[in-house]
Amino acid sequence: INDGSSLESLQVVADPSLEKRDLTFGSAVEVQGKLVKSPHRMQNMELQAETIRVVGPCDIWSFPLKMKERHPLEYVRQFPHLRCRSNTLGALLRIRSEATAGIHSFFQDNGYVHIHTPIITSNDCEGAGELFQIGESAEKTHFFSVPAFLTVSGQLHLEVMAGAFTHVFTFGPTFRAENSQSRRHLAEFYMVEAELSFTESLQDIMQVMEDLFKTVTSTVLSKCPHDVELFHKYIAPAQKGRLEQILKHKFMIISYSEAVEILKQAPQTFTFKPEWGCDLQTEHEKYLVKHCGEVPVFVVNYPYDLKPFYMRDNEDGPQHTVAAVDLLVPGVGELCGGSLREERLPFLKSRLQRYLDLRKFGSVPHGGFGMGFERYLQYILGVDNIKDVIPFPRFSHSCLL
Ligand SMILES: NC(=O)C[C@H](N)C(=O)O
Repeated sequence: INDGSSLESLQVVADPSLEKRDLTFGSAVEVQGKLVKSPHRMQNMELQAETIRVVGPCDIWSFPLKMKERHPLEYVRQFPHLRCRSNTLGALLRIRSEATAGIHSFFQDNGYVHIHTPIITSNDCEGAGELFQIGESAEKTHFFSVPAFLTVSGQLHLEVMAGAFTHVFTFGPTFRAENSQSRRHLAEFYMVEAELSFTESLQDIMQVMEDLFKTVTSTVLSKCPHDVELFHKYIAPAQKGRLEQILKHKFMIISYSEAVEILKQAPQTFTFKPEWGCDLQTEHEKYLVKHCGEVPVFVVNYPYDLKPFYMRDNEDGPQHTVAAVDLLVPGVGELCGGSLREERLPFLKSRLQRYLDLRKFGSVPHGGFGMGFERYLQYILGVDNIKDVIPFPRFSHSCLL
């Protein structure tokens, strides 16, 4: 029997007289008996049954999970209502739960205030036009009197709060209508976001990203060793022992301009030719991570024209950049994105009125970042498809259950 608390099952030993006809694999049972030391090498304890009750029988002929079988992730994905009972998803969801607690502890222990940023909003923080509008009928639009959307980022609300509480964070669902079938995107994903007042250097933001990653990963490794081992044994053998190494070393930092030079000198050709001013594509990110030795790498100072309005102008030239940073990791690409925010009023004229107000009323230098939680899990566990690290994946043309 297994109650979902760990990968291990508890062996029940029963007299044949207790056997029930409907006691099949997958059934819900209640067993009473004595917990005794097991004579078998593979287990510590076993339960000597005195009574067995089949609470909910399971029709094994139509039950899609088979006993002692390692089902491929693509196979169990077809059963969003049952896959949490498979070993892999079970392990994943326990790790996800520990990682969630680890993220909250990391920030709370470091003096951050947790803010519930809204899910319904009237802003498009990233300005990328990937919003899901809610109440698309005219009648529903009147509900808020303005067009309303599912949030793409809690950043702007966090910036408001950073003006009152200095260090703040949020960790909730975010939504992007990216019509992509990629293995790195979901329409609904969880994002950890932090905002730090009185910070004037990107270095401070990167330090928090790195500390967050390392602290949470150490927690997961120590709290869920068997669950993590399952991934590193069966799903991503190359990942075995790598995380421990990564935790010991400082993450690398390169500038966007250096990244473009590295790409230009690459012995391979890319579908998108690397040029200064172009966004880094997945193939570029992959090459950069490989070039750096398959470790996490920060890329800093991106072209001004590529990034959203809120990023701080580096006032450099002729290659004009902003104080932005992306953290790239092997197998996943961009894990975190952040920046110093533009706190100078004249630079923001003609932008959002309330954003301008924040600069008029006691503005301070500040910055922040966001980390995609599913991409984090994908990276540490070596899971190829992001749909396999969230309980109920939502993506274009799919909203099962
Ligand atoms: N809070 C952040 O800096 C994350 C950023 N708004 C993004 O969505 O990429």
